[in-house]
Amino acid sequence: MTAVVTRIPVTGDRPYDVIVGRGLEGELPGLIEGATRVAVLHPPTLRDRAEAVAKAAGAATVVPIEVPDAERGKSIEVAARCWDELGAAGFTRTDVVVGVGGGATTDLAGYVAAAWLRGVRWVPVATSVAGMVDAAVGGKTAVNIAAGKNLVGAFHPPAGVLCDLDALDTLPAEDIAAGMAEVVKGGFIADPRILELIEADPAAALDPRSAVLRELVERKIRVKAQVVSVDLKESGLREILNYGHTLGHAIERREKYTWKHGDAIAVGLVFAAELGRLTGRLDDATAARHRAVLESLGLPTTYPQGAWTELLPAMRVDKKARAATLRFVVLDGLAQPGILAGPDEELLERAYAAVAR
Ligand SMILES: NC(=O)c1ccc[n+]([C@@H]2O[C@H](COP(=O)([O-])OP(=O)(O)OC[C@H]3O[C@@H](n4cnc5c(N)ncnc54)[C@H](O)[C@@H]3O)[C@@H](O)[C@H]2O)c1
Ligand SMILES: O=C(O)C(=O)C[C@@H](O)[C@H](O)[C@H](O)COP(=O)(O)O
Ligand SMILES: [Zn+2]
Repeated sequence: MTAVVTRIPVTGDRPYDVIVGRGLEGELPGLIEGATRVAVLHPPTLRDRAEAVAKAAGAATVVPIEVPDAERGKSIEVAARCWDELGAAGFTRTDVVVGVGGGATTDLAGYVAAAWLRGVRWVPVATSVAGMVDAAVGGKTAVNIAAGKNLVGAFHPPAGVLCDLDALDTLPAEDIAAGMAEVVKGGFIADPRILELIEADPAAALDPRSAVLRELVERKIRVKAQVVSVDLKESGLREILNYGHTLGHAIERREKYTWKHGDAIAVGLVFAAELGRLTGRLDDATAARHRAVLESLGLPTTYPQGAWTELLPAMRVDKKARAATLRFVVLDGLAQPGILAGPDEELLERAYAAVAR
């Protein structure tokens, strides 16, 4: 039986496909066509897979670059080391950067490619749920700095995205769950069928070999692809993809990036739902549904009460803020995202009570 390959198009000035399937190595040569050198960035956890990817690429010269795992790799120092390695290899504008790993590694690889010679081609080979359904799609690339999460980066669309579901066989269960937070986000902002599928069978949603997980992955990719196709640079619509992220990023920073991104976003989603509810925009049942769906996947929905005074200032570096005005994505109903601009601090603290423990 022929394995099914799904191609989800991202349109706009620099169109590409997000390719979902199993055993996708054969897709790589087409994506790196014309390159003499291919740099393969990967964390230690994905060394074997990166070697297989490098071999399948078939480039004359492969430059393997091992980077620190997870958020430790998303730093300007690590990016600078990668640029040194590209320089030593004589990397030119026809060469390609490939990032093999989860969202942290592909965010780094994309940023390395975006800045090298002011922009060379790159291909994310996403190996985590969060990477496949979100990070590798849409061209947002970044590193973290002391002031906050993803504060230095670029919009730099890839040449194509590979989502080989076989990779998920080795992904730890807690990372599958964390990635599902971004899938749940997609359910609330645009595709409620996602929520129904998870509610019907949360165990199947977390099983990397299930048809349910594949459908969830593809549905969430379609949500993101449709948004970034019309608003690559987040001048409006793309902000909806940041649902739950204003508080989520503040938690990640406060935890010094030891929390998984998706875990922090799960708490942020419950907070954002409560903001919608308290402002009379979202009904009680839909707000409560956030906590129920996330908890059915084993995701956290609470954070310490005493952290609030640190989280509020941390939220001020959110990229959606304008001057002193904080802006939050909230829901006016299921799949009806909108913006709440300039809520007062008392309202924010009341919403935080919904997640405080
Ligand atoms: N650019 C964007 O639009 C965007 C969107 C969503 C998330 N992100 C970013 O992505 C990151 C979160 O993504 P993530 O959860 O994939 O994080 P991650 O890259 O840190 O991966 C999580 C862990 O899973 C491991 N891993 C990944 N794939 C594996 C596999 N197949 N087998 C075994 N282990 C594997 C990694 O080594 C790591 O330890 C955050 O930095 C977040 O800011 C970016
Ligand atoms: O693609 C987007 O746009 C998103 O907001 C997706 C988020 O899931 C992702 O975590 C993104 O990196 C956050 O972007 P930021 O601009 O808030 O750093
Ligand atoms: Zn995210």
